[in-house]
Amino acid sequence: MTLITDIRLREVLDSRGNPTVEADVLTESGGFGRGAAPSGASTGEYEAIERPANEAIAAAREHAVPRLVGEAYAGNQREVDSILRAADGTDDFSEIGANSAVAISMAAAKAGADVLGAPLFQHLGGAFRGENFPTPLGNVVGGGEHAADATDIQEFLSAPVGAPSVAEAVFANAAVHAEVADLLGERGVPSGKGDEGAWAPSIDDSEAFEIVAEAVSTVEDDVGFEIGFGLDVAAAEMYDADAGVYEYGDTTRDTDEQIDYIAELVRKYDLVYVEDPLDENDYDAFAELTERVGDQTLVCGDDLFVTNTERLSEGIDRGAANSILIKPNQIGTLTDAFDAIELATEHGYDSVISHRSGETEDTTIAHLAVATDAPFIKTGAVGGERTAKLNELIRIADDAT
Ligand SMILES: O=C(O)[C@@H](CO)OP(=O)(O)O
Ligand SMILES: [Mg+2]
Repeated sequence: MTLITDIRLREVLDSRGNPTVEADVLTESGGFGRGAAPSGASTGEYEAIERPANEAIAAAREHAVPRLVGEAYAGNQREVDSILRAADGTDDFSEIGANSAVAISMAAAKAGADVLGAPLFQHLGGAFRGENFPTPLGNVVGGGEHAADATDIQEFLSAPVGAPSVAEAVFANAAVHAEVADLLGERGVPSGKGDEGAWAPSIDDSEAFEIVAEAVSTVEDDVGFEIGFGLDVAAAEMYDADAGVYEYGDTTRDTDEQIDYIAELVRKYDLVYVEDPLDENDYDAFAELTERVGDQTLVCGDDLFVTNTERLSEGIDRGAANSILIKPNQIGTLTDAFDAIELATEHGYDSVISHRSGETEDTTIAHLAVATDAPFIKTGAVGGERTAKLNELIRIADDAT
């Protein structure tokens, strides 16, 4: 029933206005699935390769589509994804592009779900899936590679860990985002938004900490449940490997100073989540920080692990981080993303499912987070391509209960 009978690939717009790959998968019994690849700006050095959309589409049409159509079953995700890997023939999807691979992989999953008449989270997670829903991490202030002339730290995140429901958590993040705007207004600080919809004011990190801490605590009082504070430092983007220092607008920190600085931030702001606080090549520094603060906060590897089981294994062996960011397009297929989540879970690492800064209205990651019982999902606070996932989470929770 789920035999793939056609795959159509096209260029569509992403949220930055760039072309990205969209795939439609059709099956013998009329099943249909559509997936679109997201795109990163602060990409990790070890990510699978995104090719320009037109080249990725041409290469996938030549190498992957003929091996899938009439041959593979959309209901068998491992088969589809292993054919994608074989068709590509490289370790990093540099032939067909991780953007073509992930779009086809997600579209096949949706076509498989469609044939079964099941929602995607049910198809991916199965009957024994847990009953939890992820806490959304909402980007409310940001800079780094996502906005010019804004904070050095890439993302200041609202984390409504005490929310009684997904919907209340989603609305709490939007309320923190709105409260930040009020506080910026009171201070007379004008602000546009960065790529993910977070406010991107021209202020230094210490002022951003003050404002977000105040916004979180105001909204916490309003809603009556706990809202934590988190960060994506995206430290690899500020690390100067030759000089061995992290470059902030107003200062530099060597690795020991960076570890002390982050540990102090965790203490001072009671941070519940710290992503990429150190360079993507420095497992040792990650291990040292995890040793110091890992019992108080999630130390999450994004550029460090790039959703890659080999890099995660290395981190597990060395005690680097205690959680992993999962971005299907970093590795190329849903199967690879699932394998990374499974390995993480086996070793007590929490998985945080994530969007990219360049996004589309695709909602696969909302289903992936529910299917895998992930404790967190990072997918922005406001903005159409972000609310697509957040609203889908609300719908899933509504349908599932
Ligand atoms: O660093 C990150 O975690 C992501 C998403 O927030 O950014 P980008 O997609 O630009 O890599
Ligand atoms: Mg990151």
